[in-house]
Amino acid sequence: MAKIVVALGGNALGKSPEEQLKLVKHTATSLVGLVSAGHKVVISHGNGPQVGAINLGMNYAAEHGQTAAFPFPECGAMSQGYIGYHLQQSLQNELHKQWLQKNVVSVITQVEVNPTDTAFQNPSKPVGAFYSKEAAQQIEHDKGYVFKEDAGRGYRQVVPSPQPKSIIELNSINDLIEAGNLVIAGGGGGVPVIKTDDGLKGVPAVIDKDRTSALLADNIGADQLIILTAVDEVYVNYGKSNQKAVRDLTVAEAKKYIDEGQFAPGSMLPKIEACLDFVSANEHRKALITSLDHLDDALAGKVGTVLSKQGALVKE
Ligand SMILES: Nc1ncnc2c1ncn2[C@@H]1O[C@H](COP(=O)(O)OP(=O)(O)O)[C@@H](O)[C@H]1O
Ligand SMILES: NC(=O)OP(=O)(O)O
Repeated sequence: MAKIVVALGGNALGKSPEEQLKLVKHTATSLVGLVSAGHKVVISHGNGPQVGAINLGMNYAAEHGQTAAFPFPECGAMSQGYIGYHLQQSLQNELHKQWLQKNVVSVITQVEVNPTDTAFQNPSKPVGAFYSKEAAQQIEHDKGYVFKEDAGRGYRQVVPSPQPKSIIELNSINDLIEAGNLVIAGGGGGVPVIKTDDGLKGVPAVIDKDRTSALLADNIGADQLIILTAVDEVYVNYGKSNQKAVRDLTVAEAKKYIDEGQFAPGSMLPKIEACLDFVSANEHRKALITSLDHLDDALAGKVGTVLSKQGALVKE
């Protein structure tokens, strides 16, 4: 039986609470399927659209004198609560349906980053809604936010995305896993914190959840890292008339495609890099990228992209 970290993409979780709950309910069925097959499953998730929406709402209320300003780390923590709530509820309902006895728990997770990380000078993580070029330029002018084009889908605000260094709640997460709980951790890449003389302090940034998920998977000794997003497979020539799905990627092939610029920064590139980090450290490790909708098909080998040092996903 395997220990598996499953990371759910923030952009793949829909645009509203209703959409998110529907998508999470569907994925919960596959996740509980993994649990009932005897695997130890740990779930992480993104928060790009959600933390952006929370931040926009809080800023709007603050600008209109309705609330105090809520900084980005606080918004990140709120997004962990919001998404963790939907995941917990959906997993609990599904476990109940399948007559399985297991506690589900979300851990508010802080992740240490380096205060001198160059990412703070170069915002790159897309958050919140998608805008037209003109609308993005207007907001840049009015509010001073930075916008970038996001994988052919429109323009989005970008914020610094430092590398995750360590997971502050790692011991608690490990204890909860070993006690048999179904754990949700590292949500939104974790709330980014730095170590200061006065202790931990939140910083305004959004850590890439794929990188944090790979770190979490490494730290807890996972065998597999599964990244669920909006596409069934990774493509070469993505978005072009000659795009082609890649079903199996070795470390060497993935590095070659990175050099060719096949994976968009801020979207597919961090996923591939996170998978590479994870599988490069140990030849028995496998990583899988597929869509939230098709996890079962991917585990049956029908869809999905598997990354490993050499072979295909081991189903044990
Ligand atoms: N080479 C590629 N193959 C597949 N998808 C790609 C590629 N390059 C960019 N993408 C885009 O990356 C998206 C996944 O990244 P993103 O939306 O940031 O993920 P998340 O689901 O974690 O929020 C896909 O939905 C697709 O639009
Ligand atoms: N924090 C993060 O990486 O979120 P997304 O998965 O939404 O990009």
